[in-house]
Amino acid sequence: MSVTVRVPAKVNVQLAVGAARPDGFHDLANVFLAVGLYDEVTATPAAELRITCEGPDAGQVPLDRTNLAARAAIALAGRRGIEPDVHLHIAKDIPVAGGMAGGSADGAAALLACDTLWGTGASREELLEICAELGSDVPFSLVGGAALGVGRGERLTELEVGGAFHWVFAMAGRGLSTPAVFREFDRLAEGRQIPEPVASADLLAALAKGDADALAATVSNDLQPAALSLFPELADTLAAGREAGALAALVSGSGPTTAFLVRDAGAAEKVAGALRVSGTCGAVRTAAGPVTGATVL
Ligand SMILES: C[C@](O)(CO)[C@H](O)COP(=O)(O)OP(=O)(O)OC[C@H]1O[C@@H](n2ccc(N)nc2=O)[C@H](O)[C@@H]1O
Ligand SMILES: Nc1ncnc2c1ncn2[C@@H]1O[C@H](COP(=O)(O)OP(=O)(O)OP(=O)(O)O)[C@@H](O)[C@H]1O
Repeated sequence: MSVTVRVPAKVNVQLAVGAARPDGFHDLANVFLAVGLYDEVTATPAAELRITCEGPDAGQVPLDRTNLAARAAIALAGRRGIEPDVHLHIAKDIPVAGGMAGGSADGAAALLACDTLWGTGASREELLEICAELGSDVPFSLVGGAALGVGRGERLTELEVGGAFHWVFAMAGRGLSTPAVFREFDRLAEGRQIPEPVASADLLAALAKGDADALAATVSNDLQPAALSLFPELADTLAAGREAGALAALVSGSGPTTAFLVRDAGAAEKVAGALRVSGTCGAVRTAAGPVTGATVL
């Protein structure tokens, strides 16, 4: 018997970042939108914990116990006093180290798959608690849809969304490390007073209305200057998408994937085509959101 869980990527439509906390993390006002690019994690009983991965970026995914899917299985098994004897196979379509919560998605998916396979009957609250231990983005990968994350981004309030938003995502030739981008944010912030991060009321209203123009006018990412500082070529990708008619262009989370908000599926194909021939990026994908979070198939 096997259990397969499908789990989406995310884009941050607002990422407001506060000053570094004593524990090294940053308080955030993090508005997440789950978009239709998916990984699938299949859990099958096995003699011992084993991770395998397939997909275009599979070579960059660790197959040891540092993999977030493995850590999720170990965390759940540890709470029940059982051995995490499971084979977790990851069919990976979310870019690795792209700022789209790929590893976080696999952690949430593996947790749900193991809970189902082992019949551990964890409550939603317990699953969310384990997710928060695994990483700041992991709870949102479980929940999906749209949500405001505060604290490290792990304390979620689900948000109403009035319609589908269409996106184009441009992958970069290399990854960016999330801690390195936060460190660069701190370096650029030296000597400046960093305001408390707050969600934009106009942005939440745009989401609730399903109004792409209003959302385009309000999207923001405080990590973008840091990502551009570490990866200056991303400015060319952003410019190429804007020139092709994107309503808004921004770095997704800690980058280096760039995200382009467009009016509809037709505009997505047009902007994607222009980005593909621009020579400023790697693979280009289109996806819409919100979509549901981790789901047992
Ligand atoms: C950039 C985002 O993807 C936006 O959604 C997240 O804030 C990052 O979430 P994540 O990858 O799940 O991050 P975690 O695994 O929790 O933390 C990785 C590292 O990112 C930095 N980090 C992360 C979240 C946060 N609120 N403040 C931070 O400073 C810390 O250096 C931390 O050691
Ligand atoms: N299941 C996994 N899939 C991909 N990377 C993983 C996984 N588990 C651990 N990692 C490690 O995490 C690093 C970050 O990869 P990931 O794809 O999660 O980045 P990301 O999408 O930028 O994350 P986020 O948006 O949550 O900051 C990788 O370089 C890899 O070493």
